[in-house]
Amino acid sequence: MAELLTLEAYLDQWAGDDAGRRGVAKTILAMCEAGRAIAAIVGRGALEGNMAAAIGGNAGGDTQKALDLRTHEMTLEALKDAPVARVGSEEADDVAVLDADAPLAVAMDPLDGSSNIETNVSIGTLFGVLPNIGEDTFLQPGSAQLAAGFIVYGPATALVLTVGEGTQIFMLERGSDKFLRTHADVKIPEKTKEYAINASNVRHWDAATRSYIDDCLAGETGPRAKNFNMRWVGSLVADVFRILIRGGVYLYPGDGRDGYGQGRLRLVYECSPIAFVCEQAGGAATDGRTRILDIVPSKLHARCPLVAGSAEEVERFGEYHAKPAGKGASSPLFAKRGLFLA
Ligand SMILES: O=P(O)(O)OC[C@H]1O[C@](O)(COP(=O)(O)O)[C@@H](O)[C@@H]1O
Ligand SMILES: [Mg+2]
Ligand SMILES: [Mg+2]
Repeated sequence: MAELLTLEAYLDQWAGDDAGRRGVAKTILAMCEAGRAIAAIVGRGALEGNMAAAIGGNAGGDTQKALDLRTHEMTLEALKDAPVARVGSEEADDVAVLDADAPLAVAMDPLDGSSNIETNVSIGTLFGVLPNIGEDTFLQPGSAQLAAGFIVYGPATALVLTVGEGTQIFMLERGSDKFLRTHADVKIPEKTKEYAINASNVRHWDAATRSYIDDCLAGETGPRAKNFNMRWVGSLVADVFRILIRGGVYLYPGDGRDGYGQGRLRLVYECSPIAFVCEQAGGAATDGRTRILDIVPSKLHARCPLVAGSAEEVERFGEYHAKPAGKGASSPLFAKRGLFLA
């Protein structure tokens, strides 16, 4: 195999002599330094003790597990060596101020997929790098992100990264502990026959979501005229990694459960980094009505519905919302006949 580009070399080429870019590069490298250490811990599984032990609750009302807090502390510590003023984390109610005059800020979900910790299923770390504009830093829309990405701790530890010039994938090489680029300028296939949604929530979905999924389920004799497959890992990072490689669409819509009107995911440190990565890979991301990167967060921990992945499918989901009574692209025949609506 030809020699693969290291993460350091990729960032060096991108940043050149530009001081602003060098700061962003340093921040990404700090996140990856933490990622390497987290990968080592995750790779030991239960040998590390009970990483899934419940130890409290976070601002979003989720149970906080031991690994949630440990990864929060590890990433925060690593970022102290970067030009980062503020860190907004899923695992801290308030923004952490490191050096108020530094030019950058990091929004992060230090441990994504917490419900999978003890099950030996892929989990990860998400981050977005923003300009530091003071107290309103995390109220900037995702389009203000200078870089974003995520690390997946799976069979391989993988880094997905965008600095606004395409989306790159690096794998952590065991032994050398280097991130090496394996996928340059990855492109999400525009069309797909695969979707990812937690279908146990079907009774809580709105008409548009039901209608969209019904039409997928109807298969080749339905309005979509093709048979769909379904995959749901339950870790956003792992589901989106699959989508980057072979296409598909990830959906976490708002639903009727208490506290789920805006879905489950957080806009600033989950939806926005995913949206930046997907768009840079030729895909798209919406809340059903608005492009994710255009949404102005109301607060650091605001939730937001997310539909992301193959561009054509994301657009189609939006059409179901735009049409009256959520009938979307279904013919009247199929809209009435959905499997879930029996
Ligand atoms: O358990 P559910 O409702 O299917 O939700 C799963 C989703 O929630 C998340 O775990 C939320 O992220 P956290 O684990 O960081 O809270 C996503 O990774 C995942 O896609
Ligand atoms: Mg998460
Ligand atoms: Mg998390």
